[in-house]
Parts: sequence; C-alpha cells; structure tokens
Amino acid sequence: MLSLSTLPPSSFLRPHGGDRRLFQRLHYPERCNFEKLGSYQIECKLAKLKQAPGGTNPDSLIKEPHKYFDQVIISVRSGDGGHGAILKMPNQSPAKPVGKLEKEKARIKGSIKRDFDGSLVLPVGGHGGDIVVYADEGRDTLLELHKKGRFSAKRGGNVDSTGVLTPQLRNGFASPSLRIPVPLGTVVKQKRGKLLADLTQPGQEILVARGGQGGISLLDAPEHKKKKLMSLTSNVLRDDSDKVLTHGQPGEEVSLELILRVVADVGLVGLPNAGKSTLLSAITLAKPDIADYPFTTLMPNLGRLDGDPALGPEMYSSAATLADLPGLIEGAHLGKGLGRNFLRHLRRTRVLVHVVDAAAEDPVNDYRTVREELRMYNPEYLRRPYLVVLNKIDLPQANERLQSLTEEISRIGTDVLPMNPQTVLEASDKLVPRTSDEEEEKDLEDYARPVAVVGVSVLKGVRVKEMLKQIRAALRQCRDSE
Ligand SMILES: Nc1nc2c(ncn2[C@@H]2O[C@H](COP(=O)(O)OP(=O)(O)OP(=O)(O)O)[C@@H](O)[C@H]2O)c(=O)[nH]1
Ligand SMILES: [Mg+2]
Repeated sequence: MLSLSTLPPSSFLRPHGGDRRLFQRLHYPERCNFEKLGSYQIECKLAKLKQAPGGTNPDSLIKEPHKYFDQVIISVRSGDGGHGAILKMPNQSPAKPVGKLEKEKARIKGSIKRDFDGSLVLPVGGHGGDIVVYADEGRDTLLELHKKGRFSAKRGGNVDSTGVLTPQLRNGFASPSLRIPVPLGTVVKQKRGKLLADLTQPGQEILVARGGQGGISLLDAPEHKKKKLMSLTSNVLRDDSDKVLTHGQPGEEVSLELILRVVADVGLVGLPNAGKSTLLSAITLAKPDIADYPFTTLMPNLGRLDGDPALGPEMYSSAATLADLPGLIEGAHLGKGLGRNFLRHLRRTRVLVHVVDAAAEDPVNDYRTVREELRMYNPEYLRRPYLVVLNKIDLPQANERLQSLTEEISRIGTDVLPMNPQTVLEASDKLVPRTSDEEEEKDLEDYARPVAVVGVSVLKGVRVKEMLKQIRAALRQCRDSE
C-alpha cells in the first residue's frame, strides 16, 4: 500500500473524527464546550483503569491515534523447542516370551534408521516457532500492535513416545513461525539497542527471535548393557550429563521498538490550513479530510501521482507517492501544535513542496517559519530540492500580491546551500542543538533557493497543471542525480 506500485487510489491514514475534536479541545479551548470537557476528564480517568494487554489504554488509541500510529514497543518470545525422550529397547519388556525376544531385537535393529556412521538416529523434539516481522502493504499504521504488545510463538512438539524405541517413532512437530505484519517503511530496532532492519519493500522480513531447538532423545539401558548400546548409538549416548539434552532449548525473548517512516517521494509541508490536503486531493485520488480549521490532518495522508508522461516509455516506473503531513506551527520543535515528531515522515522523501496560504496575513513569514522548523528538526531536510506553492490565489487578497510574494520568496536563500559536514552527520530524528557560533550565524539566507515558486488555487484548479509540471521536474532532477 505504501509502495509506489501498489498504493491504493485513496489516502489511508485518515484522522478519526474524535481525534480532531480532542485536539481542538486541547489546543483551541476557546472553541470547546467546557461542560462536556468536564465529563471527558472523568471518562479519561475511568479509561485509565481499563488498560489494554499491550499497556496502551484502548480509549487513547481511539481518541488520539496520532500519538501512537507510528511508534510502538513490543516484546516477543519465540517458542521453546519440544522435548526428546528417554527410550528403551523393546527387548526390555518382561511380557515378551524369551524365544521371540531375539527375533524381535534383530528385526528392530534392522529397521531403525541409522546415520552414515552406523549409529542409531533417534527422534528429536520439534523446533520452537520463530518470530518474524514483515512488511505488509495492507497495513497503514502500528496501532494494532499497541493493543497486544506481547507476542509469543508456540513451542515445538515433544517426541511422541511410549518410551520404547520403535521404527515408527517420529520427531516432534516443528511449530510454525509467528509472523507480525507491519506497514512498509517500518524500522525495526532492539529496544534501546541496535537497528535490525528497515522494511521498505513489500514482503521484506526479519527474523527477530529464533525458536529453541528440539531436544534429542537418549537410549536408556541397564548398566550392564550400556557399553554395547554405546557402540550402537555413539552420537547420542555419551554420559549421564547428556540427559539434559532431552529437553528442548528455550526460545528467545526480545523487546523491540518499531518506528514507522512512511515511504513517499514528495512531502507536503506548511502551516495548518494552507491547503496541503486539498492539494493532495487535487492531483491524486486520495481523499483526505479537508476543513477550514487548523490541524484537520493529524496523521500523514498518502496519495499516488501517476507516471510522468515526459519520460515516454519509462513513464510507468516514475509514479510517485506524495505524503501530506499535519500542519507545522512556530515552536513545533518545542512541542507546540502537534509537535514535530511527524516530521520523521519526511525522512525518505526526495522533494519537498511548501504549501503557503497566499491570502494569510504574512505568507513570507509563514514560509520562513516552516523552513526554520524543518531546519531545527533535521538540517538535512533543507538540502532537498523543493518548490513553493502560493495557494488560494482565487482570493483577491492573494491574487493582488502574488507577483511581489513570488519575487520575495524566490530571493530567499542561496543557489547552493553551504555544506556543514557536522550537521549532516548529526542529522537524525533528534533535535540538533545549535552551537553559539551557529546561533550567531542563524540567518535564513543560507537556505537553498526553491526550484520554483508557483501561484495556484488548488481548490479552484487554477495553475494546478503548472504546479504538477514543476513537481515532476524536481522529481526528474532527483532521478537524474541518483
Ligand atoms: N479559497 C481557497 N481555499 C482553499 C484553497 N485550498 C484550500 N482551501 C481551503 O483551506 C482550508 C484548509 O484546507 P486543508 O486542505 O484542510 O488545509 P491543510 O493545509 O491540509 O490543513 P491542516 O490539515 O490543518 O494542516 C479548507 O477550507 C479548504 O477548502 C484554495 O485554493 N482556495
Ligand atoms: Mg490537512
């Protein structure tokens, strides 16, 4: 679903109606009915009592999925190995008449499986189930995993034995792997540990916990026969301490941190209400929620852009995915608005599109604010080719100043952003603190210039084709340089 080839023609990370209302309550209290808020607080306290098995309150998952959809800690345990058995030779049965005993012994000896060196092959316990995490195109979020939190694979089967060695004796059954589906773009890490995998391709998988090995079986025999048996079963019957091997090995227990970074080529960024979701719905088949209040979008919406006709036969391989992100506000890096955590979803993008409401009070300042928040999150984001879309030019106040806004924004920045290897190295999901020297240099003029500034009305369809042309040109540029 998140891949270029199979993304469905609609957005899939839809904000829940209740989430938006909650967010409005928290960040725009003047719009809220406080009587209802009182009852809401009581509900919250009650909900805390009903904890989900995974530790996350199920009500929180429903009301605030944007806080949980892209990160989860789970613990997994692979299955223990099944046990082997202590087996006796059949001639130890007192019920058998002595005359037949020797015959039976010979028959068994002839039919029991042997290894290349002539030793007896005794059955082993089944392998415990492995735990595998795999990328599933049908998943959009990690929310489901919050509900469970703990995953255990089954143990392997024991050697099904009556305690007597017969040719029909079988190994214990191996348990199937427990496979955990996650969305494309999920990074799998050991909790507070090393990176295990970045699952970006459909079906890509990682074995995170190996099932325990099944225990081997041993031959039991009276002391006086042990020596003879030793020669028959040299690979198994060694000494008394070997007995422990009849027990299957335990499975592994691991705590994992799963982090989703959506797989998209183009990221739409801008202040709330700028028209990002409207833009996405104008050029893709995605149907994100659109409304005239801030923070309509709480989780990224993805849409698929058809192939670039300018590439001729290569057109089909050039389809791109667009990610419409929640609105950023000044101070997002300090946690204002929705905070800045969702900016991790720009990590994999190659081109950024700044959507600016040209009818707003100070569009240039809005643009600079977003640029600065990007820099505070990850300076590397500023090095990506980007265009600026001055939206809402159907409104007179936007249309009248379109020319001057275009000129002013085009002037901001330099043609080539000076490279600071240290900042590039430090670029990560963590905030990169500035040194005091950098603070002094903090000058918006070191932004790279936009590849284009386009005035549009995505709502009315004005100059949308021109904007699309520019987005495709930027994508082609990236393609060529790659
Ligand atoms: N007049 C006009 N209104 C527009 C245009 N594009 C979007 N809008 C309106 O602006 C409002 C906000 O649009 P959204 O697409 O939800 O804005 P957003 O940037 O996704 O907002 P958040 O999700 O809150 O970040 C809606 O009422 C849209 O109808 C436009 O070109 N012209
Ligand atoms: Mg939106």
